[in-house]
Amino acid sequence: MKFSQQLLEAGQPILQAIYQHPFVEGIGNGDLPKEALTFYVGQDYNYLNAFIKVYAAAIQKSQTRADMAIFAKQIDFILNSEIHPHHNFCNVAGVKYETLQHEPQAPGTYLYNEHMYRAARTGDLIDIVAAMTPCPWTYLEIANRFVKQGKNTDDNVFKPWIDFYADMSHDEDSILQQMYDLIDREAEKYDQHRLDIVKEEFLKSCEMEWKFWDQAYKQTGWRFVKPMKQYY
Ligand SMILES: Cc1ncc(CN)c(N)n1
Repeated sequence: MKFSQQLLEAGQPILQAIYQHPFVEGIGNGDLPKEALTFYVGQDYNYLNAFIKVYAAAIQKSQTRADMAIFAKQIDFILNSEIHPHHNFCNVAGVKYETLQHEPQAPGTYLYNEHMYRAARTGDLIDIVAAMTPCPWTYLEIANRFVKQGKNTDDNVFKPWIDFYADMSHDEDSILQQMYDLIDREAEKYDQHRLDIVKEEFLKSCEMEWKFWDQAYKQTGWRFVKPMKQYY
């Protein structure tokens, strides 16, 4: 079995738990508290900023223009397209997007961002891509599942969110396939022990995806620290 497929198989139990999370179920049912939506958007804005920077680090570790182009395309996608699902949540919550772009970083966001930065700082290209793949993978699976279940009806206020992420998979050379191909190509260079470490990095990101929904649903902040507003 290809290494990328081994990763997805290992991540299945976490994906199933994500499907059952009340935040995710709320997207399917078109019903979520305003506080959960605004907390999510504020944190996701911060998370996606980190994601862009880690893609930039992946470009630094790339050895071909073809690899560089994959990451450059994704940076463009986050900057210019992935604002739409944020707008959807903001519209439903009745909040202006601009007011959520400097929120103090919550602990789950800090952990996830630092996990990706660590891969960029100390890892190879495969570590970075493994830490980043659960992001598009889980969202695409969530959205496709909702489409299959017929949840993207006109009366679901989160239809634009579902359609946006489900659409990502229709591209022939979709980002996910490119990431799997890259993982499988790079995996050839390593022994089993090293690949087990990569798998752990992937699974930690899967768990942090679950945690990201959970912290927004519960609006989990720091217990003692009052973190500053973010300006980057
Ligand atoms: C935390 C998180 N994970 C995934 C995605 C989908 N790119 C996102 N926007 N935010």
